[in-house]
Amino acid sequence: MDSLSSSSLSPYYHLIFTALAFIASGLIFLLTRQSKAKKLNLPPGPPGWPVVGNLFQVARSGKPFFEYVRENLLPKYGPIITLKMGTRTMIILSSAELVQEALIEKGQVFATRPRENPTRIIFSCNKFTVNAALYGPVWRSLRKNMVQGMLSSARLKQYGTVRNEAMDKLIARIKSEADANDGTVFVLRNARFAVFCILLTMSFGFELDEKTIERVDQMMKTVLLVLDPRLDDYLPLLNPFFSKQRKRVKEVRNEQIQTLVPLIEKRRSILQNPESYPNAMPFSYIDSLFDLEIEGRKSTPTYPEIVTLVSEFLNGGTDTTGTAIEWAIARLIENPLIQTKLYDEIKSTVGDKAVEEKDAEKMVYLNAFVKELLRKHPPTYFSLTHAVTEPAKLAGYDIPTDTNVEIFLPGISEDPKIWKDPARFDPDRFLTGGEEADMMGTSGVKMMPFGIGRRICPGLSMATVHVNLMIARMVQEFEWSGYPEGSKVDMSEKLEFTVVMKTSLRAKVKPRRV
Ligand code: HEM
Repeated sequence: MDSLSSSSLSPYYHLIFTALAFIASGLIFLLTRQSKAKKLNLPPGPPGWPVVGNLFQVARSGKPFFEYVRENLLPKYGPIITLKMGTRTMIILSSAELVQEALIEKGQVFATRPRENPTRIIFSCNKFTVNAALYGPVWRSLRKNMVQGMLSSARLKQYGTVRNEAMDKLIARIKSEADANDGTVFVLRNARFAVFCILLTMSFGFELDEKTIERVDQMMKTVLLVLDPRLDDYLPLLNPFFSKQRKRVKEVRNEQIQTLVPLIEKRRSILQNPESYPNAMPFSYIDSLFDLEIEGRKSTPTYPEIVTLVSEFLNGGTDTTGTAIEWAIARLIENPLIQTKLYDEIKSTVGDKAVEEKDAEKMVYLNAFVKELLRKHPPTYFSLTHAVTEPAKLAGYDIPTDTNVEIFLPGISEDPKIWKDPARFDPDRFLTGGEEADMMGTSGVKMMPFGIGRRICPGLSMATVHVNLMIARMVQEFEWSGYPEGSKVDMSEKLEFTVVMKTSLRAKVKPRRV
């Protein structure tokens, strides 16, 4: 999810701020007070700033953006607020009613994306990705291609063996890491690696060796780092101070192209000469890109465009899924009773054979656990940034075009008006507790870890399969407990690309079958 709002304003900026903040904030103050925003009926912001809060206040708080919003803004100003982030205006929504009005009732108007910063323009090939494309025919074609080419249930089914093999490898990796480390393992990196392997095979249609996987993974992490928002994205007048960073962006983009093009070429040669590589899959995401249709016409994307589209596929599902698994194991360690219930369900459903996806689908407790997991720990706290296609109204307020519309997901999934005891982690709320939630938002908005409406995550079904299957296999094979033994799990959060655990979860595992 490469959203502007899903990255933190890292403490690194503090140094620059001490030198530039006063000039910048003075300028912003003058600009925002006189801006046309004043004439508009915009939602409220912090006191002293009649219409808006600003970038300076967020940075000065020293908090990650999501924490500032949750702790400083929402309790004071309610579910719709405006921030002036330098030259950008940001409107944050955090209630089910507002999101229902924006993404469902006025879905078409709120379905586009905002202007991108120059770094994102480079990496998205000028908005040539599903997530960044403006609402319109190009977006429709790219999205249709991703769904039909790779994410439809028929396509997904054909990758079942790849998923099962990845699960076997995950279990073997955990075993060997535990053997070498006194029974302990780091959860996030193992889960991330497993899902990344699946997505790589789906992207290229052949299995990559471990060294190449590590290299691609490293490169993708570097890309995410340079995509982190910079001060000059909000205050372009500071541009001259960031020439080194701009040079770095170009270097990383080249590195990304050089790493992925050989894999794209290998797939092309497999397609031309299938018998040379009998183990290759009959189709892959790349194949659909060689044969892309835009607005009903055949188009031949360039290599940089293919690199961009395949990177989107890899990025979309890796950290999001890995993060969900890390929080899942943390919750199981914290609640041994839940872990026992889950294990009992697995045992009674499959006996001694390894859990498969069709088994996981039938497990009601597992499904309730995953739903509760995504309610309490949506991997990204903000949905991707939306924008309006034309000036619009929301709850009576004006929403101008070229404004970033952000949706703060925990505002909804932890709303006490919607949920009983929302802070409590309790899968039974969906079983005996009589609560219900529909993640697609069809029967009302109560939680939306995948977004809702026209821009809902196209990877939802696959991601749910990955999360369910991985948790089921990890619990079937191991009993999970805290490390050091008897210690409480530190549930504090940290914003990386997703909201991960502040102290990366290291857990003790005991194989259940020897
Ligand atoms: C647990 C895993 C995942 C979570 C929590 C998640 C969450 C999200 C969210 C919140 C959005 C933004 C929706 C909006 O703009 O309103 C999104 C969009 C998107 N996701 Fe996911 N996602 C996950 C997995 C995946 C996977 C596996 C893929 C593909 C391989 C994927 C591809 C995308 C794409 C392409 C978009 C942009 C859709 C558009 O703009 O039309 N995601 N996802």
